[in-house]
Amino acid sequence: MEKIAQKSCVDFIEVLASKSAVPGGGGAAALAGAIGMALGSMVCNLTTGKKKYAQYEETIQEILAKAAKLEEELLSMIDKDAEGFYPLSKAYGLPTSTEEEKQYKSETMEKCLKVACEVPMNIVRLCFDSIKLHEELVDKGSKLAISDVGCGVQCLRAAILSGQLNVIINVNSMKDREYAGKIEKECNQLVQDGVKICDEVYEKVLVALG
Ligand SMILES: Nc1nc2c(c(=O)[nH]1)N[C@@H](CN(C=O)c1ccc(C(=O)N[C@@H](CCC(=O)O)C(=O)O)cc1)CN2
Repeated sequence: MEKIAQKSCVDFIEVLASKSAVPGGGGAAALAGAIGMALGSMVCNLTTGKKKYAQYEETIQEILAKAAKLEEELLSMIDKDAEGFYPLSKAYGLPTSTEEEKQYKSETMEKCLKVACEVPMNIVRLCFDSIKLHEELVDKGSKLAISDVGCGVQCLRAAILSGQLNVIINVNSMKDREYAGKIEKECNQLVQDGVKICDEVYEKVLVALG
């Protein structure tokens, strides 16, 4: 079967807009994150080989190598999220007319909620790592492309917050509150720190643009 990530932009938007539950917000978060990191890579490529930035060449190459992995992983999250969320999307529609049906739905939902949380949690982690690379890039990347560093962090800001929303909606329905609490704690910390860095990088970009 064709991977969602292999679709053209036009086809992806069409399926995202359709009534199909997947791809959903999780897939959109993964794509936004990959776009954000790709903008960071573009800045690295525009900096590479430039005399003015020779002192940062080694660092830029390191950022570029890490960025390539993050882009690949974020793109892979589009299809992984569809696989992880599809069973939950169907579980929402299970009948609840009898006590047996209620019990079955509740147990199925609990299992599906845990699976559906894994990918958005990974999206949040990957976005955080991508944001950290932009933090370095804003000072060391080509000033000609500084606006792209800003565009990159804004895409990643949207992606990390969207990943968090998908974690929150799933953990809110979990019965296992200890499990839910652990995930929420890690997620909220990464988002708080990540968004702070995004805003600082964005401010630096605005100052540089004058
Ligand atoms: N890992 C992810 N988790 C969640 C995502 C996501 O994209 N990735 N999206 C949300 C959205 N959501 C509930 O909050 C949700 C969206 C769509 C459906 C749905 O269409 N389900 C069924 C029909 C259910 C019914 O008959 O009542 C369908 O696929 O046809 C359900 C939930 C949640 N978490």
